[in-house]
Amino acid sequence: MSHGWGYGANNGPEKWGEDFPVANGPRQSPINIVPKEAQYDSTLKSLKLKYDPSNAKGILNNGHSFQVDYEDDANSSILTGGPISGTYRLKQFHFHWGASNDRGSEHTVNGIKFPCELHLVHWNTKYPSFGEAASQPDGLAVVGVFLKIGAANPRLQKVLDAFDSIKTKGKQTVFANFDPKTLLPGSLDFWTYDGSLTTPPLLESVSWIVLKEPISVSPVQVRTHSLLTLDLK
Ligand SMILES: Cc1cc(=S)c(O)co1
Ligand SMILES: [Zn+2]
Repeated sequence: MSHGWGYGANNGPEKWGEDFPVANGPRQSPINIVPKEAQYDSTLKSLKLKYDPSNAKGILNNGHSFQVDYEDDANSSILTGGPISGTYRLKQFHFHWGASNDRGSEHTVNGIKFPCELHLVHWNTKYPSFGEAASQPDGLAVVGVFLKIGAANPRLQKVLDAFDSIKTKGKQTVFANFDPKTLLPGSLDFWTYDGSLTTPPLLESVSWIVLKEPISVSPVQVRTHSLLTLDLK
């Protein structure tokens, strides 16, 4: 691939292996989740998420999605419990969308795609930084939340309202005082497996924690991403 990766015919997932050979690795994400084949693991702890809204810094259009970045110089917004040991710090959250409502999520459940999937990215504080952690097999923990079409979700609105200021790739603006916990569903029950980033560089460093319960988003809300110039699948 001469130019950047994307979702087109000549720079899409089928081609990512040319620049990112790990695309053919043993623990690539996303996967199709088949609930009846999942094994219950009684040693898993419940998920603990503690976020400080004042850690929110800014929102960026990175060309593939938006990303809300968090201050991560202290253990103030952290993930513990679940399948991981130790403390992982929130670095950013972002969405994966589709160009239409019949696709967009990275993971599927029984082969079903959702129109959108939220990823909350955390890094293992046993490493000195996100960058260091991202190349370690136990470096990252990403909480995935499916969005399904339904009632309007007021808790999403602050994020969607910021899109006017970040319409083109590279645009960013201040995004302060936001608690991502407000985006989570009522239940924190999850599926978990060891995988990778779902976009290049596809690093195999992610403990995936995919919540079983989706959150809702209205058709109007989910199309708000059309305000952003994004390269969507
Ligand atoms: C760090 C990171 C994680 C995911 S899942 C993504 O899509 C991009 O970057
Ligand atoms: Zn992601």
